[in-house]
Amino acid sequence: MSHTPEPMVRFDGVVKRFGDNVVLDQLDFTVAPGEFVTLIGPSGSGKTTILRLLMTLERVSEGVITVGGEPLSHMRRGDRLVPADDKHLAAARRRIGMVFQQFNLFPNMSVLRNITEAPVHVLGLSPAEAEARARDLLELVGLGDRCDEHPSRLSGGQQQRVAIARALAMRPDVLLLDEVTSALDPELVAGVLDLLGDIARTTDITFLCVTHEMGFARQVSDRVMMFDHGRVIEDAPPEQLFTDPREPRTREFLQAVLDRS
Ligand SMILES: Nc1ncnc2c1ncn2[C@@H]1O[C@H](COP(=O)(O)OP(=O)(O)OP(=O)(O)O)[C@@H](O)[C@H]1O
Repeated sequence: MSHTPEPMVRFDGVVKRFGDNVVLDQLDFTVAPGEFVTLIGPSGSGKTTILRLLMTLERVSEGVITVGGEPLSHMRRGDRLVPADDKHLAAARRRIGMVFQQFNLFPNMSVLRNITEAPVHVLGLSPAEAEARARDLLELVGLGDRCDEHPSRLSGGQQQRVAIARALAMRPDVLLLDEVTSALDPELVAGVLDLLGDIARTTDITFLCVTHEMGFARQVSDRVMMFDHGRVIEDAPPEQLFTDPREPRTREFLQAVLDRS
Protein backbone atom coordinates (compact mmCIF):
# COMPACT_ATOMS: atom_id res chain seq x y z
CA MET A 1 0.00 0.00 0.00
CA SER A 2 1.45 3.37 -0.92
CA HIS A 3 1.92 5.83 1.89
CA THR A 4 1.42 9.54 1.28
CA PRO A 5 3.63 11.50 3.65
CA GLU A 6 2.10 14.21 5.80
CA PRO A 7 2.57 17.56 4.04
CA MET A 8 5.29 19.71 5.56
CA VAL A 9 3.15 22.80 5.05
CA ARG A 10 -0.62 22.93 4.77
CA PHE A 11 -2.87 25.97 4.29
CA ASP A 12 -6.44 25.02 4.98
CA GLY A 13 -9.11 27.61 4.19
CA VAL A 14 -6.73 30.42 5.10
CA VAL A 15 -8.14 33.92 4.93
CA LYS A 16 -6.08 37.00 5.71
CA ARG A 17 -7.71 40.41 5.89
CA PHE A 18 -6.20 43.79 6.57
CA GLY A 19 -9.27 45.82 7.50
CA ASP A 20 -11.73 45.25 4.65
CA ASN A 21 -8.98 44.19 2.26
CA VAL A 22 -9.08 40.41 1.73
CA VAL A 23 -5.46 39.61 0.89
CA LEU A 24 -5.68 35.81 1.03
CA ASP A 25 -9.01 34.37 0.05
CA GLN A 26 -9.80 30.84 1.31
CA LEU A 27 -6.38 29.55 0.42
CA ASP A 28 -5.80 25.78 0.33
CA PHE A 29 -2.48 24.24 -0.62
CA THR A 30 0.09 21.76 0.62
CA VAL A 31 3.85 21.46 0.24
CA ALA A 32 5.43 18.00 0.61
CA PRO A 33 8.58 17.42 2.70
CA GLY A 34 11.65 18.37 0.71
CA GLU A 35 9.69 20.06 -2.05
CA PHE A 36 10.85 23.36 -3.55
CA VAL A 37 7.83 25.50 -4.34
CA THR A 38 8.06 28.92 -5.95
CA LEU A 39 5.33 31.52 -5.55
CA ILE A 40 4.87 33.91 -8.44
CA GLY A 41 2.26 36.51 -9.24
CA PRO A 42 1.67 40.23 -9.61
CA SER A 43 2.57 42.74 -6.93
CA GLY A 44 -0.02 42.67 -4.15
CA SER A 45 -1.25 39.14 -4.92
CA GLY A 46 -0.38 37.97 -1.40
CA LYS A 47 2.93 36.11 -1.77
CA THR A 48 4.83 37.89 0.99
CA THR A 49 1.82 37.65 3.28
CA ILE A 50 2.02 33.86 2.99
CA LEU A 51 5.66 33.90 4.10
CA ARG A 52 4.87 36.34 6.93
CA LEU A 53 2.06 34.08 8.17
CA LEU A 54 4.50 31.15 8.20
CA MET A 55 6.99 33.27 10.14
CA THR A 56 4.15 34.13 12.53
CA LEU A 57 4.77 37.80 11.81
CA GLU A 58 1.07 37.92 10.96
CA ARG A 59 -1.87 35.89 12.23
CA VAL A 60 -4.52 34.28 10.05
CA SER A 61 -7.99 35.84 10.02
CA GLU A 62 -9.58 32.43 9.34
CA GLY A 63 -8.42 28.90 8.58
CA VAL A 64 -5.50 26.82 9.82
CA ILE A 65 -1.85 26.55 8.82
CA THR A 66 0.04 23.40 9.81
CA VAL A 67 3.77 22.76 9.65
CA GLY A 68 4.88 19.14 9.93
CA GLY A 69 1.33 18.24 10.90
CA GLU A 70 1.29 20.63 13.86
CA PRO A 71 -0.97 23.66 13.74
CA LEU A 72 1.09 26.83 13.52
CA SER A 73 -1.61 29.38 14.01
CA HIS A 74 -3.65 27.34 16.47
CA MET A 75 -3.22 24.89 19.31
CA ARG A 76 -5.17 21.75 20.04
CA ARG A 77 -7.27 21.99 23.15
CA GLY A 78 -9.13 18.71 23.52
CA ASP A 79 -10.96 18.29 20.23
CA ARG A 80 -10.88 21.97 19.46
CA LEU A 81 -8.34 24.28 17.87
CA VAL A 82 -7.84 27.57 19.65
CA PRO A 83 -5.65 30.49 18.58
CA ALA A 84 -2.00 29.88 19.50
CA ASP A 85 -0.42 31.69 22.43
CA ASP A 86 3.01 33.34 22.22
CA LYS A 87 4.86 30.33 23.64
CA HIS A 88 3.39 27.98 21.08
CA LEU A 89 4.12 30.43 18.27
CA ALA A 90 7.76 30.75 19.36
CA ALA A 91 8.18 26.95 19.35
CA ALA A 92 6.54 26.63 15.95
CA ARG A 93 8.65 29.44 14.54
CA ARG A 94 11.87 27.55 15.33
CA ARG A 95 11.09 25.05 12.62
CA ILE A 96 10.98 27.76 9.98
CA GLY A 97 13.81 29.92 8.68
CA MET A 98 13.66 32.91 6.43
CA VAL A 99 16.09 34.77 4.21
CA PHE A 100 15.02 38.31 3.41
CA GLN A 101 15.72 40.68 0.57
CA GLN A 102 17.64 43.01 2.90
CA PHE A 103 19.91 40.40 4.60
CA ASN A 104 18.99 41.81 8.07
CA LEU A 105 22.37 40.95 9.60
CA PHE A 106 23.38 42.39 12.97
CA PRO A 107 25.82 45.14 11.94
CA ASN A 108 27.72 45.25 15.23
CA MET A 109 28.51 41.56 15.39
CA SER A 110 31.12 39.56 13.53
CA VAL A 111 30.00 37.26 10.76
CA LEU A 112 30.55 34.28 13.07
CA ARG A 113 28.50 35.80 15.88
CA ASN A 114 25.69 36.64 13.49
CA ILE A 115 25.38 32.90 12.97
CA THR A 116 25.94 31.60 16.51
CA GLU A 117 23.59 34.04 18.25
CA ALA A 118 20.27 32.25 17.67
CA PRO A 119 21.56 28.67 18.05
CA VAL A 120 22.97 29.63 21.46
CA HIS A 121 20.10 31.78 22.70
CA VAL A 122 17.13 30.10 21.05
CA LEU A 123 18.19 26.45 20.64
CA GLY A 124 20.41 26.35 23.75
CA LEU A 125 23.54 25.08 21.98
CA SER A 126 26.81 25.57 23.82
CA PRO A 127 28.94 28.38 22.35
CA ALA A 128 31.49 25.79 21.18
CA GLU A 129 28.84 23.70 19.40
CA ALA A 130 27.32 26.78 17.81
CA GLU A 131 30.71 27.99 16.65
CA ALA A 132 31.61 24.63 15.10
CA ARG A 133 28.27 24.62 13.28
CA ALA A 134 28.76 28.21 12.12
CA ARG A 135 32.27 27.53 10.83
CA ASP A 136 31.05 24.53 8.84
CA LEU A 137 28.26 26.61 7.34
CA LEU A 138 30.56 29.48 6.48
CA GLU A 139 32.75 26.97 4.62
CA LEU A 140 29.66 25.73 2.82
CA VAL A 141 28.73 29.23 1.65
CA GLY A 142 32.32 30.01 0.65
CA LEU A 143 33.16 32.42 3.47
CA GLY A 144 35.24 30.25 5.75
CA ASP A 145 37.97 32.88 5.86
CA ARG A 146 35.69 35.81 6.80
CA CYS A 147 34.45 34.66 10.24
CA ASP A 148 35.82 37.58 12.24
CA GLU A 149 34.84 40.42 9.94
CA HIS A 150 31.85 42.67 10.33
CA PRO A 151 29.09 42.40 7.71
CA SER A 152 29.73 45.93 6.42
CA ARG A 153 33.11 44.75 5.06
CA LEU A 154 31.41 42.18 2.83
CA SER A 155 29.73 42.58 -0.55
CA GLY A 156 25.95 42.27 -0.77
CA GLY A 157 26.31 38.76 -2.20
CA GLN A 158 28.58 37.75 0.67
CA GLN A 159 26.21 39.28 3.22
CA GLN A 160 23.37 37.30 1.73
CA ARG A 161 25.50 34.13 2.01
CA VAL A 162 25.96 34.91 5.72
CA ALA A 163 22.19 35.34 6.04
CA ILE A 164 21.69 31.95 4.35
CA ALA A 165 24.25 30.34 6.72
CA ARG A 166 22.48 32.00 9.66
CA ALA A 167 19.14 30.54 8.60
CA LEU A 168 20.65 27.07 8.09
CA ALA A 169 22.31 27.16 11.52
CA MET A 170 18.85 26.78 13.05
CA ARG A 171 18.39 23.50 11.08
CA PRO A 172 14.97 24.56 9.83
CA ASP A 173 12.49 22.11 8.35
CA VAL A 174 11.21 24.87 6.11
CA LEU A 175 13.19 27.72 4.58
CA LEU A 176 11.38 30.76 3.21
CA LEU A 177 13.10 32.88 0.58
CA ASP A 178 11.65 36.33 -0.08
CA GLU A 179 13.17 38.00 -3.13
CA VAL A 180 16.61 37.15 -1.78
CA THR A 181 18.48 38.57 -4.77
CA SER A 182 16.47 41.75 -5.34
CA ALA A 183 18.88 43.96 -3.39
CA LEU A 184 22.01 42.55 -5.04
CA ASP A 185 24.11 43.99 -7.81
CA PRO A 186 23.32 42.00 -10.96
CA GLU A 187 26.74 40.34 -11.12
CA LEU A 188 26.25 38.85 -7.64
CA VAL A 189 22.86 37.29 -8.28
CA ALA A 190 23.94 34.08 -10.02
CA GLY A 191 26.36 33.08 -7.26
CA VAL A 192 23.71 33.35 -4.55
CA LEU A 193 21.13 31.50 -6.66
CA ASP A 194 23.63 28.72 -7.45
CA LEU A 195 24.33 28.33 -3.75
CA LEU A 196 20.61 28.08 -2.95
CA GLY A 197 20.11 25.59 -5.77
CA ASP A 198 22.92 23.43 -4.32
CA ILE A 199 21.42 23.60 -0.83
CA ALA A 200 17.99 22.68 -2.17
CA ARG A 201 19.42 19.67 -4.02
CA THR A 202 21.59 18.38 -1.19
CA THR A 203 19.36 18.82 1.87
CA ASP A 204 15.85 17.68 2.70
CA ILE A 205 14.73 21.18 3.62
CA THR A 206 11.35 22.26 2.26
CA PHE A 207 11.49 25.58 0.41
CA LEU A 208 8.89 28.24 -0.26
CA CYS A 209 10.42 30.85 -2.49
CA VAL A 210 9.11 34.19 -3.74
CA THR A 211 11.21 35.38 -6.65
CA HIS A 212 11.15 37.27 -9.91
CA GLU A 213 14.10 35.18 -11.13
CA MET A 214 12.14 32.99 -13.48
CA GLY A 215 15.24 31.15 -14.79
CA PHE A 216 16.10 30.12 -11.24
CA ALA A 217 12.49 29.18 -10.49
CA ARG A 218 12.44 27.03 -13.56
CA GLN A 219 15.69 25.28 -12.69
CA VAL A 220 15.14 24.46 -9.03
CA SER A 221 11.40 24.32 -8.39
CA ASP A 222 9.42 21.14 -8.13
CA ARG A 223 6.25 23.20 -8.43
CA VAL A 224 5.32 26.77 -9.21
CA MET A 225 2.17 28.38 -7.83
CA MET A 226 0.77 31.40 -9.61
CA PHE A 227 -1.14 33.79 -7.35
CA ASP A 228 -3.68 36.37 -8.31
CA HIS A 229 -5.77 38.35 -5.82
CA GLY A 230 -4.94 36.06 -2.93
CA ARG A 231 -5.80 32.82 -4.72
CA VAL A 232 -3.74 30.15 -6.46
CA ILE A 233 -4.88 30.28 -10.05
CA GLU A 234 -2.36 27.79 -11.41
CA ASP A 235 -0.16 25.18 -9.72
CA ALA A 236 2.09 23.14 -11.99
CA PRO A 237 5.62 21.83 -12.52
CA PRO A 238 7.87 24.59 -13.87
CA GLU A 239 8.36 23.03 -17.28
CA GLN A 240 4.61 23.18 -17.81
CA LEU A 241 3.84 26.51 -16.16
CA PHE A 242 6.61 28.40 -17.92
CA THR A 243 6.16 26.90 -21.38
CA ASP A 244 2.47 26.18 -21.61
CA PRO A 245 0.51 28.04 -18.94
CA ARG A 246 -3.14 27.12 -18.75
CA GLU A 247 -4.45 30.43 -17.41
CA PRO A 248 -4.49 33.64 -19.47
CA ARG A 249 -3.49 35.62 -16.32
CA THR A 250 -0.38 33.46 -15.94
CA ARG A 251 0.50 34.03 -19.57
CA GLU A 252 0.06 37.82 -19.19
CA PHE A 253 2.12 37.88 -16.03
CA LEU A 254 5.00 35.88 -17.54
CA GLN A 255 4.95 38.10 -20.62
CA ALA A 256 5.09 41.23 -18.43
CA VAL A 257 8.10 39.81 -16.53
CA LEU A 258 9.83 39.01 -19.83
CA ASP A 259 9.14 42.53 -21.15
CA ARG A 260 10.71 44.04 -18.03
CA SER A 261 13.90 42.00 -18.23
N1 LIG B 1 0.59 45.16 7.27
C1 LIG B 1 -0.27 45.40 6.28
N2 LIG B 1 -1.32 46.25 6.46
C2 LIG B 1 -2.21 46.48 5.48
N3 LIG B 1 -2.16 45.93 4.27
C3 LIG B 1 -1.16 45.08 4.01
C4 LIG B 1 -0.17 44.78 5.00
N4 LIG B 1 0.72 43.89 4.45
C5 LIG B 1 0.30 43.67 3.19
N5 LIG B 1 -0.82 44.38 2.93
C6 LIG B 1 -1.57 44.34 1.66
O1 LIG B 1 -1.77 43.01 1.31
C7 LIG B 1 -1.73 42.83 -0.10
C8 LIG B 1 -0.77 41.72 -0.44
O2 LIG B 1 0.55 42.13 -0.12
P1 LIG B 1 1.80 41.17 -0.30
O3 LIG B 1 2.99 41.94 0.17
O4 LIG B 1 1.53 39.86 0.34
O5 LIG B 1 1.82 40.99 -1.86
P2 LIG B 1 2.99 40.41 -2.78
O6 LIG B 1 2.30 39.50 -3.74
O7 LIG B 1 4.06 39.84 -1.93
O8 LIG B 1 3.49 41.72 -3.53
P3 LIG B 1 4.99 42.14 -4.01
O9 LIG B 1 5.31 41.24 -5.16
O10 LIG B 1 4.83 43.57 -4.40
O11 LIG B 1 5.88 41.94 -2.82
C9 LIG B 1 -1.38 44.20 -0.68
O12 LIG B 1 -2.59 44.79 -1.10
C10 LIG B 1 -0.80 44.93 0.49
O13 LIG B 1 -1.03 46.32 0.37
